[in-house]
Amino acid sequence: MLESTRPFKRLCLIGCGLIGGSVALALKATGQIEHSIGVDIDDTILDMAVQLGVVDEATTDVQLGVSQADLIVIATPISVTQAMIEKIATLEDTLGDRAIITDVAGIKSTMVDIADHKFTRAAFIGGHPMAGSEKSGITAANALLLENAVYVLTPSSATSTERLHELMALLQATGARIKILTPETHDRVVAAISHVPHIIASLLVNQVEKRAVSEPLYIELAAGGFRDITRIASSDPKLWRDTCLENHKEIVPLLEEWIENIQSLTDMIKKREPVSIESLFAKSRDFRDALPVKSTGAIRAVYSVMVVVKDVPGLIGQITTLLGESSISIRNIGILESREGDDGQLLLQFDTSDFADRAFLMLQQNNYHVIAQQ
Ligand SMILES: NC(=O)C1=CN([C@@H]2O[C@H](COP(=O)(O)OP(=O)(O)OC[C@H]3O[C@@H](n4cnc5c(N)ncnc54)[C@H](O)[C@@H]3O)[C@@H](O)[C@H]2O)C=CC1
Ligand SMILES: O=C(O)C(=O)Cc1ccc(O)cc1
Repeated sequence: MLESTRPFKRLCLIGCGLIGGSVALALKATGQIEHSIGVDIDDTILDMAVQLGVVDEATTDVQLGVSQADLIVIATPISVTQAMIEKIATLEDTLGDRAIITDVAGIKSTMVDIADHKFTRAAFIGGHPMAGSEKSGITAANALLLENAVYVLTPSSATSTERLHELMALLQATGARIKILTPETHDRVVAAISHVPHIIASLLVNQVEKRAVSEPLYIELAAGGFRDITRIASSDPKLWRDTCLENHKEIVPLLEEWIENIQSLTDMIKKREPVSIESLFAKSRDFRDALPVKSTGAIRAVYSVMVVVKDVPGLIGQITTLLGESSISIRNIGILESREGDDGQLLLQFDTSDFADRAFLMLQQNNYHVIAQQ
């Protein structure tokens, strides 16, 4: 763990949404930022950012925002980020001395390429906090989002070790786990473990949607497990449009491999080859079972606890109050259908295993019938 080496007097956050807001809140909580200014195209969002304490002041004017900034975090949509880097390069003389500019985009090669050789006094270091959710916007920002999350930094050959260490120290203080990668390695790996899974999840949902139009039974049976495994298909469509377009070089070969794999499995099924089919599933089970369980990766894990309840509406308030009093944050609450008079089930979902474990114990101690779930 690196010691913080310098105070960042002035943070400029450009793009006050889910990720930008979460990064600003987390940095503020470390006490290393003296003042922050938010920049966004939307005045309503800027008002909210100030009200929620994400930034101290706000403006729609990029030039004003970056003036004298020591740290600039660009957290705009992917399609805007490149132009924003170029714009800031034209304003380099107005930034604070030794300013660091970083972005949070899920694609790194194109961002780092655009920044290459554009800065002299200031330094651009690409970044990608691998912590997000299917939600977006400032209201979903969360000071704890970076805690334990892998945070990739992609310095270029032009990045000095000193600046890199300064940014690493700042981010590590938020609880993020820094991983240094080349932009190319980052884009290659996230294509397989994040981008293609998003595409496949969306295709799975669309396949069911097509059938559900004429047969609502699909909707009824898609609740629960199908809904859980396709959670990421609820993400912002524009984010995933941009991701597909920007990282096409890595995504297209993986999808082509996917088509071959699907064809090969289809053939095995058509030809009724039990040994090959079983061996395919055994191989994926063995690798999947060996993946680390509780550490965070690119796709957020969800930790669930199920509570058996009688009078569902009355109990939701009691349970949320009980957990809230112990600062246990609930991400989602779902009521699993129950017939009148029968016991119902309340599904509580948490962002961390610690919240889920504490909720489990607390509810048990208060005589609720709790069923733990992964
Ligand atoms: N959503 C996620 O889970 C993750 C997203 N990211 C990256 O974070 C970035 C932002 O994504 P989110 O926070 O999810 O989006 P978001 O939609 O929550 O926030 C984006 C913000 O940028 C603002 N904006 C748009 N155009 C702008 C412009 N020209 N100038 C200033 N502000 C502008 C929007 O008004 C909005 O407030 C993307 O680059 C994405 O790749 C990284 C990790 C996870
Ligand atoms: O919802 C999830 O778990 C995600 O996968 C969120 C996510 C979205 C975009 C990224 O660049 C990184 C993470």
